[in-house]
Amino acid sequence: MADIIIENGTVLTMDPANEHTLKEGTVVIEDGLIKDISLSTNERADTVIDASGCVVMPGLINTHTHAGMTLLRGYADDMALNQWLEDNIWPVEAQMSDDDIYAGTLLACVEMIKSGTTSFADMYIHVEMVAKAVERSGMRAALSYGMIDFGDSIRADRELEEGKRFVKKWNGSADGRITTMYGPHAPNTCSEELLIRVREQAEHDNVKVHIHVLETEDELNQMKEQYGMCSVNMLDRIGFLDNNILAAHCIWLSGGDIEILRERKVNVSHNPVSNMKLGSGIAPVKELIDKGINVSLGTDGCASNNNLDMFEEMKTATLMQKVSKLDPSLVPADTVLKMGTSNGGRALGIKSGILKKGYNADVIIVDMNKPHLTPLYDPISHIVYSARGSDVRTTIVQGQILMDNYELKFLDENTVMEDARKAAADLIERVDIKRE
Ligand SMILES: C[C@H]1O[C@@H](n2cnc3c(O)ncnc32)[C@H](O)[C@@H]1O
Ligand SMILES: [Zn+2]
Repeated sequence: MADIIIENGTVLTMDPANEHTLKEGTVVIEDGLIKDISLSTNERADTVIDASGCVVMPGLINTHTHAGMTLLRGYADDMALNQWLEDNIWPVEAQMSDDDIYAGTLLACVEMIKSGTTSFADMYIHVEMVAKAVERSGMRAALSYGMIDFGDSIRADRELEEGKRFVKKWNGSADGRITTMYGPHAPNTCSEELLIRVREQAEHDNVKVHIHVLETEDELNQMKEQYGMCSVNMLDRIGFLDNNILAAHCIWLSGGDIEILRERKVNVSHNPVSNMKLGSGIAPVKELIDKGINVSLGTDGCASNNNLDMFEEMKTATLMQKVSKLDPSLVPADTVLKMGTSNGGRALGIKSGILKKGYNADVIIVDMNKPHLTPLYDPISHIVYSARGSDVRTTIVQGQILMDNYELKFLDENTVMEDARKAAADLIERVDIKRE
């Protein structure tokens, strides 16, 4: 007896080895995994979901965010990264408590579950509380503690210890839903020594590394001044780059940098909305994809986006490339859908993002019976160009239904919102008192 059967839906498997679209397909789920994908089944299950008129697809995978930053949604807009971080975000983060991070991360999980994201890669502070919130939410996540030393060796020791403690305690926890990574913040906020130690430690612990790379022209200039070379060259010189690296943003890349990322098989997380909002620039996504580099998608945090809707991210990713080169054929819908699903699974080293026997049962059901999704010629076109996160009807992670027919099963959305509102108000009051 299976746990869940989803029947009568249009199934987008995203499996490169198989047909991408199965009309009126059936997905069988057992013990947290996909047991079968077919046109019909003789299996019986405890729960049978009729997905008529819906698209059944892998849950979306957000490969770069800072979930706790939901508390800072709308707090500081319309400025560039450095001013945004240094004058606005970091002073508030310095006042954040464990409870704030828990409330903010839980709010992020509610937002993600409701908009069809089943896994995310996070880099943040008070990271134990991030893990506790993820554990409670039922989501899957690759979590890292964001380390910064600004060249201070005592601070570097402390930061690395914190990162190590977190990896040791949480890797593989929550029935395997939580994996961990090391999270050195960026090449211009971490010393070369810290980056080298992180790389060695990550290899020792067999975990991946999540880092911001060449997000701004300021970073490029700073690195050239400090090291006489750009971030990618510096990271390559110290032997940092390989296929266990998840590099977020990667906007200010030269042709040579792209070649290095290809050679080293680095995974790139593209964050188009945040990149536009902070005025950081346009990443060379077409060039990266043409080189065969694994490019996935991330929202970045809620203070630079200002939401966690991966449907919006997919649409923005393709539109941004088209307009930047005045070529509408660039990064077509099926490519961007892979970026939001299977490429994300590959980047995080998890068997998610594809509906295939033996893969994690991380599945979403998107309701196509909506005016803005009518008529329906091509489900992939609608998922990328017309659908929104709010069209997701059902979200399943590791075979557990987290949202059924638009209703969250394990979290009370109103309580989560109220807790977040209160945490945000108290936090900003503390910040204001400190500033006076
Ligand atoms: C983990 C730290 O990273 C900070 N952060 C959030 N968004 C960005 C971004 O786009 N670039 C660089 N750093 C970012 C976050 O506030 C934490 O301090
Ligand atoms: Zn970021």
